[in-house]
Formats: sequence, C-alpha cells, structure tokens
Amino acid sequence: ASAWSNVPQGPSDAILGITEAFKADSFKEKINLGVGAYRDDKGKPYVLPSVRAAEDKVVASRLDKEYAGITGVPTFTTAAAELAYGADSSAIKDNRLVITQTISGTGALRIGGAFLKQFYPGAKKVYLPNPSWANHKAVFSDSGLEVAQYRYYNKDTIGLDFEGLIADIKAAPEGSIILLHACAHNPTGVDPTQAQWRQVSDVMKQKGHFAFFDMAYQGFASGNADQDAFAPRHFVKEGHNIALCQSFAKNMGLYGERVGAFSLVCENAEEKKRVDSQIKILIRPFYSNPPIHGARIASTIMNDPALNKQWLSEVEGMAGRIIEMRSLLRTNLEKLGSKHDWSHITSQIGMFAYTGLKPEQMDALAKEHSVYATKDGRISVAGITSANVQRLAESIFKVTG
Ligand SMILES: Cc1ncc(COP(=O)(O)O)c(CN[C@@](C)(CC(=O)O)C(=O)O)c1O
Repeated sequence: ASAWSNVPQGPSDAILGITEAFKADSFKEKINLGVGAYRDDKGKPYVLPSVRAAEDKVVASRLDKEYAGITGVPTFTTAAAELAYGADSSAIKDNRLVITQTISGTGALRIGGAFLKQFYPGAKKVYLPNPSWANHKAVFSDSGLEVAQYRYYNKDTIGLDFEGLIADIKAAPEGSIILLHACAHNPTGVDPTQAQWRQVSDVMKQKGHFAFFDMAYQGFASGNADQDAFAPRHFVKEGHNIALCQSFAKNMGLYGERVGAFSLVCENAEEKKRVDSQIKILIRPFYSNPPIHGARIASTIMNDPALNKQWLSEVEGMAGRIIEMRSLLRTNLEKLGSKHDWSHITSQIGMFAYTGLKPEQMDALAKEHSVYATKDGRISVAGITSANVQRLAESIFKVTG
C-alpha cells in the first residue's frame, strides 16, 4: 500500500473554497463576495498606483538578492512600527518594541502564537471573539495553544454584544490571553466604539489579561490609518504591553507578496533584547528569513513622504468605495420594498458586511442566483460594484422575502 493510503480527504477552506465554486459557475453575471480581497468598481483586482511607483523604484535600484536577516527588511519593520504605534509612542521612544517582518498577517499570528506557547507565563489558552476570522482557531491551535471564545456578536441586533464581551472577559481567569481585532472585525464588520475600547482596556488591566491585537485592515476600515489604530495605541498608552499583528495585504493590496509584521511591546530595552533574541531563534527553523520584494515596496512607500501621502489617499479611496457600496446595497434593498432592517449594512465597517442571512439562504444565493459568499452570511463588500449592486439586492430580496 502507498505511504499515504491513510491520508483522509479534507474539507475545502471555508473562505478560499468559495472562489473555487465561483470559478466553476459559467453564468456571466455571477458575483463573488467570498474572499476579502479588494476589487475596483469594474470588479477587477486593484494594484495601488503608489505600489506600482514604489515597485518601479525598487526594480530600478537594482538591489541585490541577499538574505534580509531573520527579522526581515529593517527599513520596513521600522516604518511598520511607526505606522501602527505612531512615531511618538513610548514603545518606540523607549526602545522597548520587538518587531519582526512576517509572512503577512497569518505569519504574524502564527509567530505570536508560537512565542506565547513557549514563553507566556499564564495559561497557554487564547480567547477569540465569537465569531472570528475563520483561520484564527487553526493558527492558534497549531501553535499549541488552547482556544476559547468570548461573546462578541449579538445576532438579534446584528451588532456588538458588549455586555457579553465584558462579562466573558471579566470571567476569564486572571492573566488570560485575549485576541482583539484592532479594527474592521472579520466577519461581522462590527467594531467597539472608542468609549467601549476604553472600558475593555480598563477591565483587561484589572484582570491582568494579555492583549493580542490582530490589525489586518489599518487604514482600510475608516480610511484613516491613525483612527484605525486607536485601540492598540490606547492600550499601549494605558500601560498594556501588547502583541500586535500587521498585514499589508489589504491596505497596500500586497496580498500575494505576503507582507506583514509581528511586534511585542516590552517593559524596557533590556527585556526587548532578550525577547528579540528568542523571536529570532523561533523564526530561524520555521522559514529562516522572509521574502524581500514586497517588504521593499512597502518600505519605499512608508519612508518616502510623497509616496506615503499618495498611498494614504489611495487607502482612503478604497475605504470610500466600500462605504459607497454599503449605502447603495442598503438603498437598493429598501427600494425593492424589503421589510427587513438593513441598517447594519451601512453601520458596519471594513471589508465585510455580516448580513444576518442563514446558511440555507446563502446556499440559495449561490445555487439560484450565482451570488457566492461564505455560509456565515458574511459578504465581502469589495465584490459589490455599481454594475452588480442592483442584481445583488434583488437576489438578497428574493431569498429573504
Ligand atoms: C482578521 C484577519 N487577520 C489576518 C488575516 C490574514 O491575512 P494575510 O495573511 O493575507 O495578511 C485576514 C485575511 N482574511 C481574508 C481577507 C483572507 C483570508 O481569509 O485569508 C478573508 O477573506 O477573511 C484577516 O481577515
């Protein structure tokens, strides 16, 4: 018998599998609302002009292809830290920030999970919001951490279950690891207000909990990078030594270049030195060192004031188109005479709208209307265009009555 006769057939990925089903559909007006990748109003992938310009500079500079070192391109990580924490952050000024380039946001989460598994002094258990990004559970359990949940979403109001969130965080044992989406919560698109973030910070300080931020959409949520980083920056100001995962997949459109960073705020420069040495020891046998091209593009943008300004306006433009598609979908549903309240579609933020549709309704959307999205009712708003929004509204209207 072959060596692999005992290998079972696994399920297709909840998110990436949607695109496979979409590709298999021959209907010319099919709509893909599955994977959270930005599309322009023609439904095409969008390479930001600032990224093209930066890439031209990188190529023109004829750099060598040497290893960047275990923690990646230094001019990238320095700039990524400033983007996330703000140049005036004490974490940066007091030289107590450990940061490494990672294989995009997923890689940051995995390095973070592995580091916590090895060194976290408390229970090796991470609390995820319910619901959370479909891949979080596997990333952390594969890191060797136990995974638990805290209430996050109220399906009746299609909004934040803030009371449940606070109650569960208070109930978690002292010193628990809490994963927090910094902005544009995936899949619900529902974020705490700044006042609610302040309360979460206070409760977590009282309980000695560890804040592990996943910031995969900085700038892409509100269109303002500083505003989207409010939560992690507030926590650092309040004295939390946080962990932070950054992705440049969405806000720079560097999806396939796999550009990200993982950072840990330490007590002081001496602790930073020790932690940095262990992060390097952890990464070396994992993939040794990261790819340089995407990081060089991101570094070129963030370190060139003109390109950085251009990039931030392009991010604002992407966020703006998402916000416009949200209101178009809502008004089209209301124009059709739908009796449901669709206000959550415009009150939610970021790449996704959590429609509240049930799995069987999502199945009907795919089978009867060639509209593809994940079973949990999440739709990637980036897949909506001014050309398909009417048909999308009609399809949703038909399956929801
Ligand atoms: C909250 C969150 N964290 C991390 C990542 C990882 O992104 P990266 O590794 O590409 O940087 C995603 C991407 N989630 C997408 C957009 C794509 C995916 O599932 O991989 C999604 O459709 O949910 C995410 O939504």
